Amino acid sequence: MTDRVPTLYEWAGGAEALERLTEEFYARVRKDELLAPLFARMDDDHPKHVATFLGEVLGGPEHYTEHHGGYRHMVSRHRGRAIKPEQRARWVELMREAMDVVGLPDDAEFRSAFIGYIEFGSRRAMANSRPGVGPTGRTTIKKWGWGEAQPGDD
Ligand code: HEM
Repeated sequence: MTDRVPTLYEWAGGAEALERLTEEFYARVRKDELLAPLFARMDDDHPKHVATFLGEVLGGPEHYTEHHGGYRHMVSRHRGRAIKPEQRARWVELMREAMDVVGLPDDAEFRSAFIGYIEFGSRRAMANSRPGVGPTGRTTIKKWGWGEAQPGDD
């Protein structure tokens, strides 16, 4: 037995759970009138790559950094796309729906932490997508944790 607090990645169910999440999510994105045009040219591996990225953020293996170009590559994929506020909001809405459909843990602690990251990441993606915005100073993927409410807290 260990007293170590599990990572959000472990709590979510690991790589397999995150891949189910992104498959479900991008199936919705492809059918969504606001988002489909932005993702018209994404390739079939896109959901898997985003699952790998999210896994690294949530404390899982650093596979996106090691095998998929890391933070800078992710930022470059948003650059110049001029994501609109309503597109960002829809992205978050579809992500919440997909979490429920695939049955990610729905305890208050996990959901508040994960949604917190989704809000953060989607706002950063929108900011980095503005025309004329260049590379950021950051070079590594930001990690996300439980925040103020850890499992077992009252
Ligand atoms: C937490 C929020 C987000 C995360 C973690 C994220 C993550 C990623 C990653 C990792 C990639 C590159 C995938 C690869 O390596 O192939 C990517 C590409 C992309 N993202 Fe995001 N993203 C976020 C939010 C958004 C939002 C809000 C939008 C638009 C509403 C968006 C639009 C796109 C587009 C259009 C691409 C390129 C797709 C293509 O290859 O054609 N992202 N994102």
